[in-house]
Amino acid sequence: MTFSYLSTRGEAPVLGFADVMLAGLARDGGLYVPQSWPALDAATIAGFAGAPYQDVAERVMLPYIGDQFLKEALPGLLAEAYAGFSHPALAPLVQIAPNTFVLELFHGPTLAFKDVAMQLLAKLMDKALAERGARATIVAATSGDTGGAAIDAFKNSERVDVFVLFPHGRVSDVQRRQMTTVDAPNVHAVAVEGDFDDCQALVKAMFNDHRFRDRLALGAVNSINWARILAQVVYYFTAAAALGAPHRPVSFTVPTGNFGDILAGWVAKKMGLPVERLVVATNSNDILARTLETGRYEMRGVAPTSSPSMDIQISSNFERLLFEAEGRDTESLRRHMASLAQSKAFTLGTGALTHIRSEFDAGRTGEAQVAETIARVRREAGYMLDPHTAVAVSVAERQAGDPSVPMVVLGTAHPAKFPDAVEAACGERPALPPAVADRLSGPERMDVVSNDLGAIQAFVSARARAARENAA
Ligand SMILES: Cc1ncc(COP(=O)(O)O)c(C=O)c1O
Ligand SMILES: N[C@@H](CCOP(=O)(O)O)C(=O)O
Repeated sequence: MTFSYLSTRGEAPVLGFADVMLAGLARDGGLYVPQSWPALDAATIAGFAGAPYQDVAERVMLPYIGDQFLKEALPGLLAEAYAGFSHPALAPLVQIAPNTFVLELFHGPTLAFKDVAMQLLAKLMDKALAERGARATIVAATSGDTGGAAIDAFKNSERVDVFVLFPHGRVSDVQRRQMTTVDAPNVHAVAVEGDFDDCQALVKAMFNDHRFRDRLALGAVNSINWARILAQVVYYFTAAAALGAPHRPVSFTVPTGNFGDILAGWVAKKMGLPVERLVVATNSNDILARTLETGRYEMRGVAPTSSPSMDIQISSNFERLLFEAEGRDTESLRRHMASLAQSKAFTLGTGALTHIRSEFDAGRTGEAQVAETIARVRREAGYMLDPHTAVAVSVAERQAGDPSVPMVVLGTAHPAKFPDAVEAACGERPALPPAVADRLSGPERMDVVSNDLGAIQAFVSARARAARENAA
């Protein structure tokens, strides 16, 4: 192991990449972060323009991977992971207004940006488990997109059982069917009587029950897993290089919920990418926008919106940013997290807030603005936005910045995942690509479980035991 990772809470073992990937959440409840931020020089970044996506991914990811067997396997795993994407560029840029671009991240099998990291993570995890002769039980929380992406990516894995917890009745029909129509014995869609934050809290509680965690060899595929973030750093480089980086700075606006995708942009900047501005775009569930305004991270309840995947309060990855903004002070981080658990809020120190404000801007968009943006962009640019991307386009339009700097909005989902909201906004119903529609036509299979840790643990234990007995 030549490159190591430490927990934001400072009380878990320091690990290498493969162990961090298999651990998911650190044993002290924190998130793993790299020991340092490897830099790429200007010539390397310039060379990314027009290069195959897989080559850029290899160059960006390798410095973070100390395990020799994974270093050697990476090029082959990248080729396998991205073979099924429907666009040759994988993550193409489309111009929708002067100097404004959508980075389309939805050309994978489940039509959301999650596929980009998840397809690769499945290959990396299977490789690391095979190397150890081990199996894992993945528990994941989803507000709609991570679940389908995880189920698709792991459905053929012989070493992994996947349990996806989603908020019952709060995901779109397409999102639900992507989780419930996959006929594979190792994947389990679990509808929880609660919201996404409940699902995420249940996942973290399962990890923090060390006996349960060890007995089932729990693994994570949410963005608490560092490997997810790392794989998402790559497309910031491909997009910026295509627009002239490193000789020209580029800004990004990111539809944000769990803070994973935008954190990946911040990592790219730490690695030397000339990122002018990173803009956090939220829907009316605006805890992050409020935090940047007031310095207080305060939970207030979640309202369902037309961008359900962003209906989130506890943005897991904000902890990684806070760790850096507070000078890697693990004690202070633990105090903030204890305050969040006890009183649903914490207040940032002045230094940390100033630091975060110097790196990020933020804005929120209401439902009417989302619909107006979808309709107007369709009319004026002939381009159909999904509601999540529309949140970000609307926020980007209101940013005052240097107009000569290109603004890239991350296009995180295909509009056909949210046909009702898109049709209501612009009068046209987006169609699913036929291959995707075919996959969703089978019978649905899911279990409804109450929002109760004991009930969920009993369910996961029983199903995982049965799967292991079958596999033996
Ligand atoms: C379509 C879509 N857009 C945006 C987001 C927000 O991304 P993040 O949670 O990484 O902030 C999500 C969920 O993660 C999503 O599914
Ligand atoms: N919006 C996400 C929520 C989970 O985010 P993750 O990036 O931490 O997996 C979803 O669609 O499930």
